[in-house]
Amino acid sequence: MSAAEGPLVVGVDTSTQSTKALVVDVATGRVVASGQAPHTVTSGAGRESDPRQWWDALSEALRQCGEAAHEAAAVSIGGQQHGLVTLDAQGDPVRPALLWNDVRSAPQAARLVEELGGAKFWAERTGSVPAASFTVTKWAWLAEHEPDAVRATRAVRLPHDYLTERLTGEGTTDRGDASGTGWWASGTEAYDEEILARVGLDPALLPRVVRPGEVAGTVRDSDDLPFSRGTLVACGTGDNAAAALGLGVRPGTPVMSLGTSGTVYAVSRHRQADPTGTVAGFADARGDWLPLACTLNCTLAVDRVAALLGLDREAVEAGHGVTLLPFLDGERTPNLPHSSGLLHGLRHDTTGGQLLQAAYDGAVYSLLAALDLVLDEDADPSTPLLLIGGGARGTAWQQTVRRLSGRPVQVPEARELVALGAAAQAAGLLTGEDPAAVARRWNTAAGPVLDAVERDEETLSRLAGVLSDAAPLLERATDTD
Ligand SMILES: Nc1ncnc2c1ncn2[C@@H]1O[C@H](COP(=O)(O)OP(=O)(O)O)[C@@H](O)[C@H]1O
Ligand SMILES: O=C(CO)[C@@H](O)[C@H](O)COP(=O)(O)O
Repeated sequence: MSAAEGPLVVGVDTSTQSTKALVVDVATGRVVASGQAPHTVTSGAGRESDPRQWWDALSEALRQCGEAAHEAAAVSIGGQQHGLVTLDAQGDPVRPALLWNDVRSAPQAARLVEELGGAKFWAERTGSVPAASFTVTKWAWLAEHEPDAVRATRAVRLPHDYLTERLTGEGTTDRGDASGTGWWASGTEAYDEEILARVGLDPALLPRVVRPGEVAGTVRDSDDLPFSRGTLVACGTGDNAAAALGLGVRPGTPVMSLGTSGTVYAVSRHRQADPTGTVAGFADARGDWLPLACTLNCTLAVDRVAALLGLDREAVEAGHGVTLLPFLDGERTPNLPHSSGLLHGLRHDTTGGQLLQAAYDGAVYSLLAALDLVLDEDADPSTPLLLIGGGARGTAWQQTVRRLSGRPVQVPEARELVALGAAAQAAGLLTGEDPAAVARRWNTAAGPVLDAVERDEETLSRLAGVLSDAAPLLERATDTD
């Protein structure tokens, strides 16, 4: 491998299932080294992870990067959104983090929306109507179920803030990730004291919101990390905002990410406020906005269906009539936190491959239903949809998105767009460039474009019909809950 042309930066993605680190050459965007280490997520009633494991995974991923990480001049961390990290006076976790896909706080979400002004109030104040994923609902859940943990908490952080703070010693966050808490007012771009008071959270426990382009700090202690003391640390951001940076997208280009979560989003110059709650009006990491819809059931749910059928994930077969709503973890879009998976239209001649295809269709349907809602009205429908995340590597995912969207689909060759976005953010600190411009210079979105095919309206309307007809069942919890 040839020597780097420019300084090196490290970009990190601390996502639900693993931490990935890339060492990137600022001059060319070439990935000089990479590393990855897994996380453990609980599988019982909730979804929790120990933040200390994220730190260990970061250390391991950086160790795999070798000497190159040690040479980095700047680092930035992107991470799974919304997770509630509670720290004690020593900076240690009071309890495991409550993750974005933990739906136990659904009753608190419904209560907060109802008691504090209704859906329109929340959408206008924070950009989003909080569902169980949002941090504010998790804090309310903790206050109700574990008041001792709340009393012991001296700092509240998001996943990416936790790791950034362990590097710098300073409690910081950014507007992108702050916008997913439910206690950040999108109109004033400040913490919302009324909402915080409502849930009994002292604003002094929250991190400082660092401005785009501002340095969050420097690496304080590199004893157990391959960074030099004084390495610049960028503010980082939520994983979807980081991927938007990593692709260098401009308004009008839709992105779909297929990972643990399914997301669909676009950059917009306009602040969003959708009172239906389908679109979350997040901020991006630059100063624009990132309207986004998110599902809880994506690659893991489809892989689970394939495993139950004893099939490879690519062993799909075309076929009509069978519908599978793969809501194995409850669902957020549509907002059905107590739902479970639902199968309809099974016949003697239905094959396993058709069932598997139905799971893909069901997973992609809600994301595509939100596609036009996240795009500005003047967006050109012939602009390719950028498909990213682990699932984007799969042919069955690519073909399902193509068939159900009717749009051209572009699959970037770069694999880790979140970590690349974080790297672009770190590079921007060094060069003074806009991180999205850095990513465009690195040509990160380059990849094959799959031509548009005719949209499969029959499947889309069948899915819409089953979803609507099954509403009472999907709103109900099962006996095992
Ligand atoms: N070649 C592939 N085809 C289809 N799915 C894949 C492939 N490789 C990885 N995946 C899926 O990608 C998922 C991980 O995606 P990733 O975006 O890394 O998740 P996250 O960021 O949520 O941790 C896994 O659940 C796996 O099912
Ligand atoms: O909750 C959301 C977005 O609102 C999720 O997209 C999380 O940010 C988790 O992301 P992955 O780990 O699936 O990438």
